[in-house]
Amino acid sequence: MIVLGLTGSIGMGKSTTAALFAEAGVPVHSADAAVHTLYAGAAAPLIDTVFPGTVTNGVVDRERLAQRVLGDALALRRLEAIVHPLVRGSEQRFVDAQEMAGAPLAVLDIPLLFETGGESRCDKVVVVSAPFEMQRERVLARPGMSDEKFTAILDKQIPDAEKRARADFVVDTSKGTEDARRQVGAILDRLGVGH
Ligand SMILES: CC(C)(COP(=O)(O)OP(=O)(O)OC[C@H]1O[C@@H](n2cnc3c(N)ncnc32)[C@H](O)[C@@H]1O)[C@@H](O)C(=O)NCCC(=O)NCCS
Ligand SMILES: Nc1ncnc2c1ncn2[C@@H]1O[C@H](COP(=O)(O)OP(=O)(O)OP(=O)(O)O)[C@@H](O)[C@H]1O
Repeated sequence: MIVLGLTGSIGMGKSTTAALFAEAGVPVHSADAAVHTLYAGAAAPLIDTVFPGTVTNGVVDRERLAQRVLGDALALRRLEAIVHPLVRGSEQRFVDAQEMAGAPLAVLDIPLLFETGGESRCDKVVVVSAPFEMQRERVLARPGMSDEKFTAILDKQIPDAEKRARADFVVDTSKGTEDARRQVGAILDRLGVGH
């Protein structure tokens, strides 16, 4: 089985591209989705202990947690030390299950793939990318997002140009969904996986 990593900086189009792989019949594991599940379950009591006041009714309040950790490098590291091993467990169970099922290809959507050395767990890596101004516009259009929060998050990420340089494949998400769908199809062809 080929394990294909999918990454890219904030707002570059990971989730959208992951959905295109899923649409083509490829099993996809999303680290972000795993975090959402964990924040309503196993991770919540741990986070409540380390960051009191960030959990309401057993569910992590992401806005409060973001206020607590973005801009405080030590706090973010402590949060990552809780969350990342749990996400890795979820990812490993997914890979094992796909292997058992005989899938020829599985996609791991990992926002911080290069930042956390995730490429060692992938055979090939796809980076999603778009021009900076488009990235900025997309991110600032989200509710609750500010220029300050965008900059704080970008500061924690490897620059887009470096990610592209380290990629096996780049998907350009600046020209619409149909164009991205065609690029995903071309990657599947290159990997020799029918779709
Ligand atoms: C800081 C939190 C609460 C903000 O939540 P919020 O819902 O506002 O944003 P969301 O999770 O959708 O993240 C938006 C984008 O920020 C970036 N980002 C998230 N966490 C990190 C991080 N630890 N370092 C760098 N960038 C990050 C990613 O590009 C992500 O796609 C949340 O991102 C979080 O809990 N992060 C720590 C867990 C983590 O590292 N997740 C990354 C994927 S495993
Ligand atoms: N190929 C595309 N064509 C047009 N718009 C796109 C394309 N890909 C993504 N977008 C738009 O860009 C925005 C961000 O996309 P998406 O949520 O997939 O990014 P992301 O990388 O998963 O973001 P984050 O890292 O913040 O979770 C969305 O509004 C989406 O509609």
